[in-house]
Amino acid sequence: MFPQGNQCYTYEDCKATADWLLTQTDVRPSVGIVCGSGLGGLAEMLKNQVAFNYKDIPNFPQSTVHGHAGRLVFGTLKGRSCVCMQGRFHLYEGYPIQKITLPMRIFKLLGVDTVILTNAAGGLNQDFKVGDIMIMKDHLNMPGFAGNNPLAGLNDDRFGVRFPCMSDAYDRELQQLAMDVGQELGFGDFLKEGVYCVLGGPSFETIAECRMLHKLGADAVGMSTVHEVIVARHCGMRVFALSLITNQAVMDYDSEEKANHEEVLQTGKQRAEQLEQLIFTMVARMEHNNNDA
Ligand SMILES: O=P(O)(O)O[C@H]1O[C@H](CO)[C@@H](O)[C@H]1O
Ligand SMILES: Nc1nc2[nH]cnc2c(=O)[nH]1
Repeated sequence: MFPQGNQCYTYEDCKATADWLLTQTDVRPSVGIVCGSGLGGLAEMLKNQVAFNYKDIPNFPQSTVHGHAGRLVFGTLKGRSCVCMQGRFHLYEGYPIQKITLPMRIFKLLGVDTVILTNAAGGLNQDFKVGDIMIMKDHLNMPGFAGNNPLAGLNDDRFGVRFPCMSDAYDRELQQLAMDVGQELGFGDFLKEGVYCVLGGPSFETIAECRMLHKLGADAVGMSTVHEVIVARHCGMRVFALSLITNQAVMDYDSEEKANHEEVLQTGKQRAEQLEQLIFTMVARMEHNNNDA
């Protein structure tokens, strides 16, 4: 019933995992949340928690990165049923791209209609500061340019169409809601919007690469999220995503700064409370998604 190793996951495989989870909990989530590096505290906001270690969930990959606990937490947020990934998967961990994104299809089969993703990212936009929260309005999919797209391979129409549109990937109403909520909470000074660029990692960027990405229109750079967004949109879920600017991308040969994961986690700790408050308030105000893509 559950495939081994690096095999691709079929609709039936995803359904088997979703059904297994549904037998273990009474929570029927409509919102799915993915926690970025150092942002796992989001899951602690859930009430009446039922949590599973990834190693105990059939077909689930394991988290291998510091700052990603590796737990799937079900619970309620302001009365709304949610499921939260405390830890995500990245290409550089060596997983095939279909495995990294498998949880999005499981979310869908659990009944999730809205996905909220967070990530830690390097700031390319010179107006951004460390600690800014960037609402993602679009993305640049660099691995996709080289043919590494999570939808490559046979398409199963039960999930979605062969050629899904991505010009509407990031839900505009939810972006507006985030802006409104952010202003109300007094976060206006550090709430920004912009374009996120995904790279494979795990090495951080060179100075020349940062300059190039900035020229191409990216405001922030990271190693995640976009693959999940593509799969979530393919199966008709509404998507909202936030980047926490944890470090400034180094753009200048005179700079002494060096990107490092410790700084990423440290900034996560400093801004976690506001990020959680923003998402918490948004979930409380969200309308249900009725228009599948
Ligand atoms: O995107 P998340 O998972 O937040 O993590 C980001 O932070 C790590 C680098 O410090 C990379 O994994 C990068 O993608
Ligand atoms: N690629 C990349 N990922 C990050 N995650 C957090 N900061 C960074 C960064 O500067 N570059």
